[in-house]
Amino acid sequence: MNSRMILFDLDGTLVDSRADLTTAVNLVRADYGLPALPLATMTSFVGDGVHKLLERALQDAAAGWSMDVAVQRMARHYHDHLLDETCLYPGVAETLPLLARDWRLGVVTNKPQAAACAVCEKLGIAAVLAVVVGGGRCAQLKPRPEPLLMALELAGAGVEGSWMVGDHRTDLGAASAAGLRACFCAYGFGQQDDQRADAVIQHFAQLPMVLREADRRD
Ligand SMILES: O=C(O)COP(=O)(O)O
Repeated sequence: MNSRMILFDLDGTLVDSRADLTTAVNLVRADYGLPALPLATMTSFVGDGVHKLLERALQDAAAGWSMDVAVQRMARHYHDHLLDETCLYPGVAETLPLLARDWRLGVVTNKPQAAACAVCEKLGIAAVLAVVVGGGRCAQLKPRPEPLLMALELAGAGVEGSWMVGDHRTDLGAASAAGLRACFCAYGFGQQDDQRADAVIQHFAQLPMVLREADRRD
């Protein structure tokens, strides 16, 4: 068994989901009688899971709103608009099967599990993934290391030589906490902040070469 693994973040790394997340959260805002927010504002709220997303996006809601109700509303609206505009980033469809020849592949996302699995399935990448760990499958979210360690364990892979590939400080922070190497995707919509990365890619198709170069350096 190949014990090395590449764990991918989903939003901003494999898929551009900004528009549909914005649509769904704006429908939640409409449920509370609030006006729509622009895509750039909404995008800046994404990355720390659905609770944080709603907390940030409903700051101007009347006091007393229930997080549980808002999460249910979000799940329904996002389900209805999951793939209106969401698509794989350029190079993802072609490059994942190439990487799957030498690596176990998995997704570790702060997106809720059901939505993450549906996106992977419907965009045709589920078959190359050994595991998907989304919000709720593991009790902790990135930047905690637990979801990454859970994915490795479920896939029978080890920390040694494995990578986390993502566009957000939470991905890099989780990689560092779990002891994985980290590749930052500069084309995504997250922020690196002060988190260090072992490699940076501007386009997904650069990943195989970047990983080979890192192997040669080791
Ligand atoms: O839904 C989120 O909060 C972010 O999801 P991600 O971890 O795939 O970027």
